[in-house]
Amino acid sequence: MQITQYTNEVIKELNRTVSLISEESAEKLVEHILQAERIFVAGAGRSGLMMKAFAMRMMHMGLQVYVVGESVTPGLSKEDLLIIGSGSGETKSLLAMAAKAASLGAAVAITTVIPDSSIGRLADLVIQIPALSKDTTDSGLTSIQPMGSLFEQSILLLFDSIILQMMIRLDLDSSAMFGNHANLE
Ligand SMILES: O=C([C@H](O)CO)[C@H](O)[C@H](O)COP(=O)(O)O
Repeated sequence: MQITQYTNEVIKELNRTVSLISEESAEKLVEHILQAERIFVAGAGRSGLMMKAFAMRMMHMGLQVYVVGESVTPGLSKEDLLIIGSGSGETKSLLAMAAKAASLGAAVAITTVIPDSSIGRLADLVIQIPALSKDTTDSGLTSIQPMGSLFEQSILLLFDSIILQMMIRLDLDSSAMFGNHANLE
C-alpha cells in the first residue's frame, strides 16, 4: 500500500473511533477542567506526549496547568484535577499517581480504552476511547496500526476538540491564545 493510502486508512479508523466517544463524558471533562483550580496531566510514552500537547493548549488558554513529573510541577491539592491518558489504564506509575491524587481528595479523570481497568475504577470520570490498547489482541476491534497508535491519535483529536469548545466558553480566539505562546523558541 502507498503511504498516502495508509494515511487514508488511518483517517477512516479515526473517524470510526471518535464517532463512538460519549459526548456526555467529554462535556463532563470540560466542566471538570473549568471548575478545577489547577489541572495536572499525566501519561507515559506516546500517550504522555498527547497529554503534553493538551497541557500546552490549556496553557495557551490561560489555565493553570502542569505536566506531572516536570521539575517545576507543584504538589496537587483537593481543588485540583488530574487528567490521565492511558490506553491500558494499567500503567503502574500512573496507577500510583491516580491513587495518590484520590487520597488527596483531588478529582481524577482518565481517557482510556478500558474503563474497567485499575485506573478507570479509581477515577471520578472515565472517557472511553473505543480503540485498541498497546497489548490488546482480543478486543474485537481492529486497526492496521501498531500498539496504541489509534488510541493516541484519538485522544489528541478529542483534546483538540475539547479546546475548541472551551475557547467558545471562555470567549477566546487563536490570536488571544497566541499571547501566551512561547517566545523563547
Ligand atoms: O508508548 C506507548 C505506546 O503504546 C506505544 O504505541 C504507551 O503510550 C505507553 O506505554 C503507556 O501505555 P498506556 O498507559 O497503556 O497508554
